[in-house]
Amino acid sequence: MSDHQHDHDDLSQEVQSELERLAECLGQLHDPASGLPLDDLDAEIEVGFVDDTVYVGVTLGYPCASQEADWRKRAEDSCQPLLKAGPLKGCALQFELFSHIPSTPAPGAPEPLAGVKNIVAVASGKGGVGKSTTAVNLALALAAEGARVGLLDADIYGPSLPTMLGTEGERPHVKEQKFFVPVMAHGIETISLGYLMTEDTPAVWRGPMASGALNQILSQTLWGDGRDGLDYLVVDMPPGTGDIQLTLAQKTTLAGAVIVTTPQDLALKDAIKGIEMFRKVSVPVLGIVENMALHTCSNCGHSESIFGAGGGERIAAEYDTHLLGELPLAQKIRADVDSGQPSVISDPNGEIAGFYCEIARKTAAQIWLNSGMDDDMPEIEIS
Ligand SMILES: Nc1ncnc2c1ncn2[C@@H]1O[C@H](COP(=O)(O)OP(=O)(O)OP(=O)(O)O)[C@@H](O)[C@H]1O
Repeated sequence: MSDHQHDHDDLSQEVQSELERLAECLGQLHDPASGLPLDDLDAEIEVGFVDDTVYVGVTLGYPCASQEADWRKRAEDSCQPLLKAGPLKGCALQFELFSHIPSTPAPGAPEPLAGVKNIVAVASGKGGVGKSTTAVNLALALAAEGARVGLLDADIYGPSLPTMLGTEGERPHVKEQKFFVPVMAHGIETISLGYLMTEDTPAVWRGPMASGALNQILSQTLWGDGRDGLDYLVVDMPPGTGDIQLTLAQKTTLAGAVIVTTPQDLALKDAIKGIEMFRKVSVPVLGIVENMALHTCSNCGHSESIFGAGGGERIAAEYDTHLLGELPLAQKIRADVDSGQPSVISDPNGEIAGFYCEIARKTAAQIWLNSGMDDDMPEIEIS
């Protein structure tokens, strides 16, 4: 072996071990959506080196398109000392963020819906707390972060999605005389009983009979048709914790539930009932969204907790779940859904859209964490 070749081998080994140190630094980066370092997550860190450029790819298990610049900055900061001295001195860094969204494993559970990786229920213990508004914006925020998303309006008492999405009067196409093809709205696939009801639909249809229609919709909708399926199907549940809700939670293989509440005492007590209902049927509670938490005066900008503060956080801690986010009581949130242009669409870079996107990332990160729990299980081979 010539001296020159020997030097070269030494250098590449040095580079190799420096790249390993760099990967270790990256592993300590904090993932804001789960609150954990990458090392504690099922994240993938890839490091490559070509022509004095270090290539770094980080793959997370939830959609996070809006966060790429933030991750790049933090990755650069953490790698900087290794690019300033030593064998990688002067090298450039190229960073890319990817997401690979896993399906919820459901051992022993009924068959998940065809074409759907994860089903997320948005529920509330009582009516009128903003469950539908949250479900619509959450679905759109997941899509804005890069996921393929569907939204099912299961609120049989008052399907409000067509109004909130601006799809009133639309009818889903029927394929092969059997399957409903979802109605597209702002880039997501949607199905609502509202699409099947007319002004003449009798009131009785909206109660027990609607629940039969819902079962049919659940089993006969072609989600993700013609593409690669859906990453998430968000289900706007009927309000309350009665039999219909329980059956729905048991019938569908849920990745988890998001509980929407307001800070009023009564709503919080109802939120606890919601948490307990899902736990009873072994559905993970992904967290709580506290809606109408703060009121910001449109004149002076002063913020006040008119319904009391900190309730969502208290319940989250007490019931060992997460506070996914708090939303202000804002006239804009109401006006946007009333006009069929939810805030995530009407003002995608605004503060309110930012709140919903953060809630979406945290919700999806919890689903990812839960799916990783299966890693500890022994692999069972059935032959
Ligand atoms: N953060 C908010 N700020 C202001 N208005 C809101 C907010 N969230 C929801 N609203 C408004 O409150 C009303 C009730 O909201 P929504 O229909 O989403 O509640 P819900 O819990 O789904 O009700 P239901 O039980 O009737 O299905 C709507 O008019 C909506 O626009």
